[in-house]
Amino acid sequence: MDAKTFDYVIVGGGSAGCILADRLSESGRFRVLLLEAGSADKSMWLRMPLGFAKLFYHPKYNWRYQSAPQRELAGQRVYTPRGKVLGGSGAINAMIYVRGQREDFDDWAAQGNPGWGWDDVLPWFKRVESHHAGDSEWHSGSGKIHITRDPVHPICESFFEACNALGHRANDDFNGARLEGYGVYDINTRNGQRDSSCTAYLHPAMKRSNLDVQTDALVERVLFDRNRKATGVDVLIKGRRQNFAARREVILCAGAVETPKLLQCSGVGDAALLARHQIPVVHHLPAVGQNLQDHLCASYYYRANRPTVNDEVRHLPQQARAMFQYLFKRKGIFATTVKAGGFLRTSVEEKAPNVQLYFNPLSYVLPESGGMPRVEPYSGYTIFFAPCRPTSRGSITLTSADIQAPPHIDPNYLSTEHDQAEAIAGSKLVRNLAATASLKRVTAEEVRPAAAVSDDASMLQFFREQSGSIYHLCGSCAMGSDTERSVVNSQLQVHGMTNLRVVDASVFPNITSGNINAPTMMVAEKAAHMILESAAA
Ligand SMILES: Cc1cc2nc3c(=O)[nH]c(=O)nc-3n(C[C@H](O)[C@H](O)[C@H](O)COP(=O)(O)OP(=O)(O)OC[C@H]3O[C@@H](n4cnc5c(N)ncnc54)[C@H](O)[C@@H]3O)c2cc1C
Repeated sequence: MDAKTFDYVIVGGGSAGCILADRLSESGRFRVLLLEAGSADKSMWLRMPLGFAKLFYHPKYNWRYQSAPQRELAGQRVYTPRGKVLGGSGAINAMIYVRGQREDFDDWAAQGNPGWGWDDVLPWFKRVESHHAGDSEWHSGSGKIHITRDPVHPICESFFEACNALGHRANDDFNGARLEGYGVYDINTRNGQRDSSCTAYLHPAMKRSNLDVQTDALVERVLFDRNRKATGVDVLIKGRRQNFAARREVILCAGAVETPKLLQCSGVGDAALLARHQIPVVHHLPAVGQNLQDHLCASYYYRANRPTVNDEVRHLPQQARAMFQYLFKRKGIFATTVKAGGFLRTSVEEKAPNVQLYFNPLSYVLPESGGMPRVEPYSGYTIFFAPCRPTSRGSITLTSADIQAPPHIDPNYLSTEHDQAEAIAGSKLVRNLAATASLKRVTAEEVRPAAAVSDDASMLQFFREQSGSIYHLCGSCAMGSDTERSVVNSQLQVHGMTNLRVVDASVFPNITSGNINAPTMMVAEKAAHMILESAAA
């Protein structure tokens, strides 16, 4: 095999790509190339948990996309951060680790995807994690990514009491027997540092001589032979075009925004769309870029009558002290992320929890123009909520045959009556929590939206104007058996093509009920197994 030929070429070194690079190179039998458009993960902000705030608009590590104007969100564009670095979005995310609920995956299986029901995927979730509780029916203590749970700020207890007062149940493990309830989130950190698929899988694997990792390598297109077999890729490495051949497979792990765009730029997508951009059609596959989904979320801001984390970080000397504490003990506010929350039903008619809550003992604003978050100048906390299973569906489409042009991202947020009703129901739930004796006891006032929101209409209007993405884009190359409505089969092979798979969040047929990094990594573990099985056949 020459220096430019590999068994597997993996495009995108994000949450999924790093796992594949490790697993496919593990046996030493295969030569593996990982191509990542972003750079190496050298900054300390990528390791420090609170560094995610610094990375939110970081020009070097973040693609910093904007959605198309959203009709149902008062015409606003929605900021859409995506990781552009080894580790991908998993290197810049907020580290909340949630698998989702049984029904999410059983619905995947029901959509023509045998092998993806909850009982099928549980072993692959376990394979990802080294869980703080060790081995059990639900967990593994010997996987690669450390899953931890830290103590919460005392004011979180008032939130728990509020949930209890409304009749909700406590849940001491969202990743255990059930998702429903209130409690403390698991996070993927190790010794006070981010533990991602990059740090836990890729870094140790990079010592292997059969794994090549190229950063600053933007894949422009997948190359095919006449029989629609993927044979390699064209890549711009530091601006110079090169190509690499794949003897076995090209595996796309560029994420829910870039994978569909790359397929389209390579001639796989809706024929009419490709024709508009003078791209020769390799295969008409209309579902490429369709079925895009995301979680929208809105925040309620409160002034507390006692100290919150705001008081620990508002002033420079406090920040310096906190940094010192982090650097020497890996503890304190810089080792933190949102920790308390829950998955609740907004009414007894709901069959499953339909709203995810986050309780943050810190209130801050992310300036729209970029830069660091601005901590509010009072003792504050926020409650924010996101409907779990929105039914709005959007799309990703290329805007040019040039891979460097940003795609048209149209999540089509809040476009169904179901989603609008849940925006109102979620707001009512937050208000009901705030009205309990336990939260009232620690609260001076609601700062925002306060009197501006009083009934269903103003709740919906508030959500239209103030909600934003919680960055869980997925579904844009969905798995399924119907070639009109899906892009990959249950083996994650692109319909109608040979030697080409998609392995990232774009294959989700439907969004899961919580944060989606854990399910994305589960998909990668399961896919690696499938790929190695087909290599052995
Ligand atoms: C700010 C933020 C906060 C989040 N918080 C959480 C959270 O707390 N918990 C949670 O569960 N989820 C969270 N998420 C979501 C989660 O991190 C992502 O859904 C997940 O990482 C997606 O993984 P992926 O492998 O599909 O794509 P990514 O991890 O995004 O990886 C795609 C990679 O491909 C590279 N790439 C793209 N195009 C090309 C190309 N043409 N050539 C070469 N390389 C390319 C990209 O640079 C990137 O590194 C968050 C996301 C963001 C952005």
